[in-house]
Amino acid sequence: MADSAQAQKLVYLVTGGCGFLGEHVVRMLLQREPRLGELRVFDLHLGPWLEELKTGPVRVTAIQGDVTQAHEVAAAVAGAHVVIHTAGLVDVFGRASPKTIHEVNVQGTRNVIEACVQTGTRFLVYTSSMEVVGPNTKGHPFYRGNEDTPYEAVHRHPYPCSKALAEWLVLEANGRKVCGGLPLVTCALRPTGIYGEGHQIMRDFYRQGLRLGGRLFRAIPASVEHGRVYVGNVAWMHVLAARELERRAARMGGQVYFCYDGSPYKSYEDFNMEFLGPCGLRLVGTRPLVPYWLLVFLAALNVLLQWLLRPLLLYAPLLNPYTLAMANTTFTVSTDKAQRHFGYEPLFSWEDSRTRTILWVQATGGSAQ
Ligand SMILES: NC(=O)C1=CN([C@@H]2O[C@H](COP(=O)(O)OP(=O)(O)OC[C@H]3O[C@@H](n4cnc5c(N)ncnc54)[C@H](O)[C@@H]3O)[C@@H](O)[C@H]2O)C=CC1
Ligand SMILES: C[C@@H](CO)CCC[C@@H](C)[C@H]1CC[C@H]2[C@@H]3[C@H](O)CC4=CC(=O)CC[C@]4(C)[C@H]3CC[C@]12C
Repeated sequence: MADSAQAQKLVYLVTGGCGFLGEHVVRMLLQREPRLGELRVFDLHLGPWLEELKTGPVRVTAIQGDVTQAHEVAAAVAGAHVVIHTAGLVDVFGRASPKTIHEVNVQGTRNVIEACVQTGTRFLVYTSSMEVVGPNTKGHPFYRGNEDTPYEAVHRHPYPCSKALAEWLVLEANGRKVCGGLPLVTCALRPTGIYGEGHQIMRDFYRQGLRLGGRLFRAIPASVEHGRVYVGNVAWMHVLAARELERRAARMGGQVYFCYDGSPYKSYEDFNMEFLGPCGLRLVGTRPLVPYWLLVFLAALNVLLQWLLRPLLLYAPLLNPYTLAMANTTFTVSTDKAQRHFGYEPLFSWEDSRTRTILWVQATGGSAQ
């Protein structure tokens, strides 16, 4: 990526490129990265939609692979200029074992870093998560916080633990000499709860509402605020960070950035209703309809049932002590660090983000897609 090669075409690798966020990153790169020469999409499960991208002007290479396999990662990274590492096991419901979560999120990230070092790839953008900060096990609110806000980040759950460790590995790797002697430049982006086209949990809530006769029942006080972020803006921030890492290496290298946009702060349920309301659902109750102690009891019961049923089937409902604590703790971000460091501005307004998400829920929410 030297000055003399303004017109040089670059090879990008997106790990997890067929996931919810990954697909948006892939499409955003194709639309908004003029220097893109080849796009490698690496995922455990390749999506059929990749085929349609192969007919465009940029070479799109689909690579079926596993980030826990170092040799597969090294082969995919070799010759890439930039890696956007979004692959991860997102599980807060007890579907996967803590060991598997650690292997994918931590060892997978270690493999990506080592592959960059071995093959001479210099630019690495890592998709971290707000969860590396909190909410913590004590349920302390994080109110309009930024990257420098002091907060007691204490985790026990395997998912945030793995994301925190992986993020640390990525930041620590900044400055390491890669093959050829130049330094690796890394940064980590921390999305809050992402929403938008392809968001499975949103679709699950929609289907649950349809089953309940067009109603959802309030379980969490409206005063508990969450900061959410539109997937298109998260993708855009990745593309911009990847593009600017070389030019602004001294400023951006080793830094973390929350992913933010203009989405309003609301409770998890009220925010979902911004989309599910126009799709015909209603949130019943201005206050939680069941007492909190009952939710705590049901969440604990779900853990017991999950354990008892494990030999027979995978019982992994949305409600467990961890997700209840998440939903019931204020976590909102207010920052302009990405704007200051690399000129990020949200690409999609709140109105656009909302409309796009509503159209997607309407189009696919009731279908098996
Ligand atoms: N969904 C959310 O609200 C948030 C997600 N994140 C992070 O964003 C990233 C993407 O998350 P989502 O798109 O929501 O999840 P997702 O599950 O839709 O996408 C993850 C992708 O990684 C792939 N993957 C999983 N294990 C793999 C392996 N061993 N080797 C290769 N590929 C593998 C999956 O096949 C999937 O396509 C993750 O790193 C997650 O931790 C961060 C903050 C919020
Ligand atoms: C108690 C229920 C009553 O309706 C509501 C349960 C909602 C939960 C399933 C979600 C509440 C908060 C969500 C998490 C949050 O948005 C942050 C996240 C960041 C990530 O990196 C991955 C996803 C998630 C953990 C997200 C998962 C779903 C919730 C716990």
